[in-house]
Amino acid sequence: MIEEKGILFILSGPSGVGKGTVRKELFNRKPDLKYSISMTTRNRRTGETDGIDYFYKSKEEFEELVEQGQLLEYAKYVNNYYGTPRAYVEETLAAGHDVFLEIEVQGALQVKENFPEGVFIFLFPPSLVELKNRIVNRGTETTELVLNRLKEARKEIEMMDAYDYVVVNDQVELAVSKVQSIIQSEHLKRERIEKQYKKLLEDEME
Ligand SMILES: Nc1ncnc2c1ncn2[C@@H]1O[C@H](COP(=O)(O)OP(=O)(O)OP(=O)(O)O)[C@@H](O)[C@H]1O
Ligand SMILES: Nc1nc2c(ncn2[C@@H]2O[C@H](COP(=O)(O)O)[C@@H](O)[C@H]2O)c(=O)[nH]1
Repeated sequence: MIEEKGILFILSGPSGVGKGTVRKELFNRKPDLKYSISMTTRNRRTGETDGIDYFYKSKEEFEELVEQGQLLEYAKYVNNYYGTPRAYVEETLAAGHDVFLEIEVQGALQVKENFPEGVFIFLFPPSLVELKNRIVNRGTETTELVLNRLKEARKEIEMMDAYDYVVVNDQVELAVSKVQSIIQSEHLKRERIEKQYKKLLEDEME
């Protein structure tokens, strides 16, 4: 019998493309999804809360978590560490819930190695000019950091082929509906496989 595990969904894409915006609207529509709150060494932005937006750690604390194997993946992104707590993801999936990660590309590729059965979605900007406008208008980064993030963005976009799905975030509502359809169709796909597997076992028993 196949275990009734949840599905791991990974949303990534360049900084400023709208991952957080899409994820928040998706969770309004699908509150049954579980969001994995990441660890980071970056400074807290105005309006962010420890334990809701991130678990904020010092560099030393983060490196200890890495050493103890407590992170499912981690990456150094523009001079800060970001990582996914392993226990939360594994326990929540085992309890039968879908888990949603919102992470950058180096981390997503690590998850792919350990969890190839995960569903990898790349959020793509309508254009690089629009991407720049979104990061700049968000007003959270200095000019230097905006440029560093845009430099990363170009490398990240080159890795897009490693993903199962690409969704353009032109209008938020539309992008969210597309992600929602992906979630639904992945469930249907897995239910179908499970049915076929059960039938195979029954046929063998006869
Ligand atoms: N479809 C959209 N059209 C216009 N603006 C958008 C759209 N999606 C998001 N934005 C805006 O773009 C900015 C960046 O969005 P958001 O913070 O969600 O991006 P992100 O990918 O999560 O960024 P980061 O990776 O840096 O955390 C925000 O100001 C948000 O309101
Ligand atoms: N590899 C990981 N990347 C993560 C994680 N949590 C967030 N992120 C990504 O980092 C960048 C920068 O985030 P910001 O909050 O400073 O704008 C962005 O692409 C996030 O999606 C994680 O656990 N692992």
